[in-house]
Amino acid sequence: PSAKNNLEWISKVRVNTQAVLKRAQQIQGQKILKKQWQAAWLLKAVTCIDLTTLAGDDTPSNVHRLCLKAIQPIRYDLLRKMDMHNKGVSTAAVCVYPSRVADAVKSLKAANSSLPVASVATGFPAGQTPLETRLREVRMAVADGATEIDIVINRTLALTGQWEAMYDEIRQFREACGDAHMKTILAIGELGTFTNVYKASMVAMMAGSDFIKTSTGKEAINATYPVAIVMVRAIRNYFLCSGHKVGFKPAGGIRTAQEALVWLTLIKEELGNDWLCPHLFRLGASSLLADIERQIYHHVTGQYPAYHELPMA
Ligand SMILES: O=C[C@H](O)COP(=O)(O)O
Repeated sequence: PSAKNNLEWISKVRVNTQAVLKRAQQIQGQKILKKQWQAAWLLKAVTCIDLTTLAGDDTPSNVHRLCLKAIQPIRYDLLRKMDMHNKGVSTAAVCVYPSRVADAVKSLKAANSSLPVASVATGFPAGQTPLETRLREVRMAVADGATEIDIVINRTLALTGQWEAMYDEIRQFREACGDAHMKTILAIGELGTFTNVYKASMVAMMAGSDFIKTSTGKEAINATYPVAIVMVRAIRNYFLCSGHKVGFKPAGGIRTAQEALVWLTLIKEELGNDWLCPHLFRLGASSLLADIERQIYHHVTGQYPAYHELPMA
């Protein structure tokens, strides 16, 4: 399915909850890689992070620090010991509120970095502002230099089964994004059922999303493995029907290196190696990098670092 007149089948979709839960458990139960293989996967995870700050007290200076951390996410001497110091290891992007886009763009430019700035938009996190306001927000973030826009879907439309109206809104956001990549946040913690998650995933992809993203990080339930199974199966089916590869971004509450490894395993097993790159996979997280850097420090030195030994940990 690729167009709006194909939306009718959406109402007939059903997801097998037991099968989803079982598959999620299987993936979590898998053996995790050790030693240098683990370190290599952790570095891969770093390159897929959208390093995020989405707080009311964000300022130009903490956004500046975030940008510097995104450019050099792992201490230089640690990368050197792994012979990775000249491989350009950085996070995938920085992610901020629309009002902080200009700060991030300025900091990255001053540091001579071409890292993309992602902005949340469309009345993030609730999406409960007028459509015109939400569209203007997208345009303003793009005008300020954001090249990736993380929109939120209208949960009211999803919960009342108005899939066509939701499709129309997302199409308008797509247009407002212009050349910027669009990641569509489903806020799965507010969608009620796996079936709604699958439907919302499909509608978001049909309306032109480059990525589908689980959560804002502000709902009570954020990125969970069962929901991810539903979303990545939708991505797989959409690819089989349309030939388009849509990316996946789990976000919200992802804090440990161990979790990052499970996410990579899930992507590798469900979507294959093609998806294991920043172009098709992102981890949205504000406090994951600290633990990954800590585990890499342990891999390199055999010891865990004191708090002050890792900047901005
Ligand atoms: O998009 C990213 C999420 O908002 C980050 O959520 P987090 O603060 O729980 O890592």
